[in-house]
Amino acid sequence: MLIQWRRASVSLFLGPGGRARFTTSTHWRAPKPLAMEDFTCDLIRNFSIIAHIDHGKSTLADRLLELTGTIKKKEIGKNEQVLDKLKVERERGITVKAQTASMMHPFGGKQHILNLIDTPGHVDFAWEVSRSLAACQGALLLVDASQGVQAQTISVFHIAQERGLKIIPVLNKIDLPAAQPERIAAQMQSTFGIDPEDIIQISAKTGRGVDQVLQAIIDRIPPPKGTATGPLKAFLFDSMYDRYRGVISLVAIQDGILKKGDRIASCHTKKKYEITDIGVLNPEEIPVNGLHPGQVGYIACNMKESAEAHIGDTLYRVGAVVDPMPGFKPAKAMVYAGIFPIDTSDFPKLEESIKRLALTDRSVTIQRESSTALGQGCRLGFLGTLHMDVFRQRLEDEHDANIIITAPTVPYKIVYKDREVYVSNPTEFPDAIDVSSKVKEVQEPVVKASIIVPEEYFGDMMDLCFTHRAEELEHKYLDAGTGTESRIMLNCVIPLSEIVTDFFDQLKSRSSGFASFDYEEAGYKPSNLVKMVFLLNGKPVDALALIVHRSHEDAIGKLWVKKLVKVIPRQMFEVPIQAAVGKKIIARETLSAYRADVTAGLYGGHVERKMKVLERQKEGKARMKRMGSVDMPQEAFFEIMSSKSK
Ligand SMILES: Nc1nc2c(ncn2[C@@H]2O[C@H](COP(=O)(O)OP(=O)(O)OP(=O)(O)O)[C@@H](O)[C@H]2O)c(=O)[nH]1
Repeated sequence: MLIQWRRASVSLFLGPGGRARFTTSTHWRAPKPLAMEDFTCDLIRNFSIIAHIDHGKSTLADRLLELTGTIKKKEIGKNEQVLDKLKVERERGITVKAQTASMMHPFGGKQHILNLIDTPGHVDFAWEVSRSLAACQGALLLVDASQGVQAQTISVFHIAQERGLKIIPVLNKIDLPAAQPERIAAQMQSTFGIDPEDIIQISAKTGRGVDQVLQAIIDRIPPPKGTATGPLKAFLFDSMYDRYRGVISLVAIQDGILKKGDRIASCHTKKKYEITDIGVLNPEEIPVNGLHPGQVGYIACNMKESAEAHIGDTLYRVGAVVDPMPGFKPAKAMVYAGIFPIDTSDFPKLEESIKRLALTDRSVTIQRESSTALGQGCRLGFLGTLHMDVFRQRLEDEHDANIIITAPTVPYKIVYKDREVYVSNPTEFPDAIDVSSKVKEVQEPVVKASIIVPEEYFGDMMDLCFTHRAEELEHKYLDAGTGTESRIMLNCVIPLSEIVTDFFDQLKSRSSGFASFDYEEAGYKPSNLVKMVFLLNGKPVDALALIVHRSHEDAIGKLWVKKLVKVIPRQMFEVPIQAAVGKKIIARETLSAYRADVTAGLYGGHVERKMKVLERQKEGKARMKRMGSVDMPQEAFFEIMSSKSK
């Protein structure tokens, strides 16, 4: 694949196999700048597609791009998903990074611009959804006609409603034999108060009904508002990194006109820049002569650091005075993990790769960390475990990194008598003695979770919630009065730490894949938490420390020592492997000694000599054991950490 080097998004730098390939085509010629002044607000629609994961956003985006002639039509059924560009997105069939595309299409004899902002569906990326919606006036709410309303359908609907967007309900996959459009339409009516008459029925796969969606975008979504004569206000809603041009920002123009060479400043940082490049994404970059009110496009302005492009910032003309537009809550890391190189000498390379990758993923936080067992590494903060997994996979795929990633933890709040401290690394968590004497209270983050599941699995879901310390459980029927296949929405408050481990896998397996799940932050609650350390031959291994709830300490302690005894290589002496909380040993396994046959070379009846040699070996082992530190090899860490996440 020959790749146009000017494309800002990292994804187009991927060559076959996902390896990074930077190539400049000698045949490349800059496209002629588009005249944008003809596109007044009434000819513009800015919208997003929102849905539960897998309900068909990217497929519908492809059909819209084809229908408007933005991309060439493909064979039906061959879903390329043009906007899902990262290798990991294609492999997992999920959208991670929202992409934007401006489509030109004539309606009523006039050329219009439809700006489509694709959004991810997974709960970890809800932040991307809300920031994409900030640049829109409407949203297509897509629901799979066979699966119906799911947990994320509800959460994205509320995000869009809170932002005052016009919502166009769309039922997708009506080609499926299992589709039940009438029933699901009734469900959308009872859940969201949507009039079934307003719902457009389509198959994004075959293209059926997609033209009605296009028409509804024009008819139902209000055009953006703004004046060309007002002082420039550009809303910065996304950014990406280009190794040649630095930070590329996506902006929605509220008022004024933005042109190449203009000097702009940021309301957030007050830094000044000059626009060096300006255009729209189609979905490739097309340079334009300027961006006008209501339009959405990209700018390059010599921003060197990603952090300078503050999401939600307002850009204005140098010298003017403007009120910043309301921004929105920044992404908050919910899950932390340490990342270490398998070969400790690879740290500088790993750190560089992490920084590079973080340029394309603004929601990751990075801090250096060092561990006696694993050496130098980085502690990273992620939005959730899928986000963590995607980042790890991208590090391996795109940067060839060989890494160990520690067990995920959440940020705990330690309330001392005179201050509060957030701890996201178990090694910094106070020891049991300190907790009883100096610490007033330990609090953990909790979330409001909602699970939607067919009635037959309700009992299993309740059980799952109870074993994960859920509280305030309540439920309601979603299809009240519509007959047999009732589905239930279960709401509860659950500690975040409980859902970052195996909760999602269990939810899926115990509901045969039918349950959907979503959550939102719900603050902190006091909790009886302790630090568990693991001792090898009496010495603690820092990288293995965990924070666990008192009620789970026995089970977790036993499980982990059993795992450890399997992965640690045997030594010349016996090695106790223990799990401890404070001074109390919770669980123990013994790694038996590897016995070298020191008498192998002694033949015949030299019994005394044999005894002497064995005696000396025993003494030697005892001495080694006294002094011996048992090093846990990186491979063993790798095995235990990867078995942990399964
Ligand atoms: N039969 C049928 N399958 C569809 C239709 N639309 C999408 N699909 C399939 O549903 C699956 C998910 O579609 P995507 O477009 O990747 O879904 P998405 O909502 O973008 O997924 P995320 O980006 O991960 O949230 C793919 O296998 C599509 O081929 C449709 O109208 N009919």
